[in-house]
Order: sequence, then structure tokens, then C-alpha cells
Amino acid sequence: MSTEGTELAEIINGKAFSANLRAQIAAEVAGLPYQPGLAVVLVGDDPASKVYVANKAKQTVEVGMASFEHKLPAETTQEDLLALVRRLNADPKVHGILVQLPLPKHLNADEVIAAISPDKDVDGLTVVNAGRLAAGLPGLVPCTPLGCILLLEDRLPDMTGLNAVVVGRSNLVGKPIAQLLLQKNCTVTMAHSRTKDLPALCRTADILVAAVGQPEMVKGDWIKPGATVIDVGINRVPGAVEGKTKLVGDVAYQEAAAVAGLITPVPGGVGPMTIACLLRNTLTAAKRLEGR
Ligand SMILES: NC(=O)C1=CN([C@@H]2O[C@H](COP(=O)(O)OP(=O)(O)OC[C@H]3O[C@@H](n4cnc5c(N)ncnc54)[C@H](OP(=O)(O)O)[C@@H]3O)[C@@H](O)[C@H]2O)C=CC1
Ligand SMILES: Nc1nc(=O)c2c([nH]1)NC[C@@H]1CN(c3ccc(C(=O)N[C@@H](CCC(=O)O)C(=O)O)cc3)C=[N+]21
Repeated sequence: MSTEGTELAEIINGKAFSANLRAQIAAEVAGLPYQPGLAVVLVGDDPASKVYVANKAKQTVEVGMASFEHKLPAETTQEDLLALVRRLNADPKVHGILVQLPLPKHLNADEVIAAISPDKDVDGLTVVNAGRLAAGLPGLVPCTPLGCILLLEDRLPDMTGLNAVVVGRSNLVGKPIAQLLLQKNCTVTMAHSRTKDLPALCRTADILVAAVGQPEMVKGDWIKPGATVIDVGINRVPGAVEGKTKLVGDVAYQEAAAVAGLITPVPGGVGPMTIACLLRNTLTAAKRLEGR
């Protein structure tokens, strides 16, 4: 039980929102004269990655798309991985390519990402798609940031002039979220591990996005009363029962929910949106590739 008082915040239900989004995608896929295909590449046997890849494959098939899973051994060489990416680039049945990160240490992820055709880059990680996003041009936007902005748009249809603080500056999450919030006319501040007085900065945020990978780092007294809190973190920590783990975000949820106006839970918040947006990006890529 929480000792932090009553939960005041309204919960943003990413699970329900993503189910709705997937239903819309399935309806659109059913009307296409071709079947969109998503290829997911997993190198090594990290148990957490395996679960994500299995979930992705299941949901891909559920919306009527083709799922191609490529599981490679941990000792795969850079050359073999690059050769697979090039094969997928050339395969007309494949409209989206996702290489699960992180890769084993002996592999060069930057070089692998650079080999993905920007037209099939459903993670939005290539320099071309990152550049399009920064320039405000149409392209493929990283799935987690896209999921966050869809949840925000639904609750805050006009974000003009709101102060947004994004904690975390990775290419996959923090940077693209900041770009999208800027497009929504927020005043955006990006924070990271070198930021001075992070709690005080966070207290200025009308919209606070936590994408740091530190379990429950953002405390209740870092949050402006009534603010909207988006918790991107997925951290596995020891659970109440010995030997079992549980999932927590980057925000101390109970404390934060007593202060915030709107908040995403973990699990059931941003996570399910990521997969739904991966399918949405695959549909977007397929329509562009087939429309030529
Ligand atoms: N829900 C979902 O679908 C997804 C969730 N995630 C989760 O989101 C989180 C972030 O992922 P990702 O961006 O890939 O992680 P990275 O490790 O790539 O980046 C973490 C960022 O957080 C910053 N940071 C780390 N510690 C602190 C600190 N103590 N104070 C302030 N800033 C800090 C780092 O700063 P610096 O740059 O200075 O080092 C860095 O910019 C993780 O928990 C990950 O599991 C990721 C992808 C999808
Ligand atoms: N190239 C690449 N792109 C990614 O987008 C990418 C990646 N690599 N590597 C790993 C991270 C992590 N990630 C998640 C996806 C879904 C959930 C998700 O569905 N979460 C559920 C619960 C999951 C559970 O219970 O384990 C939830 O939050 O409710 C979480 C995390 C994508 N990532």
C-alpha cells in the first residue's frame, strides 16, 4: 500500500489505446491488394529480447501482416548480419525491417542500421529518417516516440506553449520524442545525466517524459501538480516474491500519481504502444513501397 496519499492522476491506458490502434490497422490491411510484411532480426538469445520478438510476431500476424523472424546465433559475424539486411532490403515481401537492439558487443550496430533501406526502416533509426524528422519532412518515426505522442495528442489536443521536459537523449527514444513535442509547439528542454538540478527542472514541466532506464528515479516531488507524466522506462527489478521479477518504469508511480494530472503506468502504458506503432510504420512503409 502507498503511504503517499490518494492517487489523483488519471491513468492513460496504453493497453486499450494500442488495441484500438491495432484494430484500425487490421481493418486497413484487410482492404489492401497485397500483404504488408515485417522482418524482425534477433541476434543472440537475450531472454527479454526473445519475449519482445515473440510478442511482435504474434501481433503482426493478428493484424493480417506477414511476420518473418530471423533468429541468429550470438556468434554471428558482422558480414553475415549485413548480408541478411541486404537480402531483406531486396525482398519484395518485406516492407519493414527491425533489428532488435542491443546487439552483441562484437557487432557494430551503427553499420547495421546504416545498411537498412530507409524506406523499410520501421524503427526510424537510419540517418535519413532521423534527418527527415528533424527537418519536419514525412518519413518513418521511431515507434516508442510515435506511441508517446499519440497518447499525448489524445489527451492534450493543443500542446501549444506547454513546457515539456524530456529526460534521456538516446537516438531511439529521447531525441525523437523531443522533436515531436517541438512539432506540437511545446517549449522543449532535453535533460540527461549531466543536467544540473534535475528535480527542479522537472518541476517546470507541464509534460514530463522519462526515458532514462533507471528504475523509479523520478520522484513525486519532482512533478508539477497536475502535470502529464509519460513513463517510457521498462526496468525489470526483483519482485515481492523471492526469485520473481516485476516491471517498473523510470517514475516512482505511486508518489507521482498522487501529484500528476495524467500518468502512464508500467506495464500497460507506452510499451504496448511501441508494438502498435511498429505495425503502423510497417503499414506506412508498405503503402509507400507498393504505391510506386
Ligand atoms: N516502452 C518502450 O517501448 C521502450 C522502453 N525503453 C526503455 O526506456 C528507457 C530508456 O531507453 P533508451 O533511451 O534506449 O536508453 P539509453 O540507455 O540509450 O539512454 C538513457 C538516457 O538516459 C540518460 N540518463 C541515464 N541516467 C540518468 C540519470 N541518472 N539522470 C538523468 N539522465 C540519465 C542518459 O544520459 P547520457 O546521455 O548523459 O548518458 C541517456 O541519455 C529504458 O528503460 C528502456 O528499457 C526503450 C525502448 C522502448
Ligand atoms: N530496434 C529496437 N527497437 C525497439 O523498439 C526496441 C528494441 N530494439 N530493443 C528493446 C526495446 C524495448 N522495447 C519494448 C517493446 C515493447 C514493450 C512492451 O510491450 N511492454 C509491455 C509489457 C512487456 C512485459 O510484460 O514484459 C508493457 O509495458 O505493458 C516493452 C519494450 C522495444 N525496444
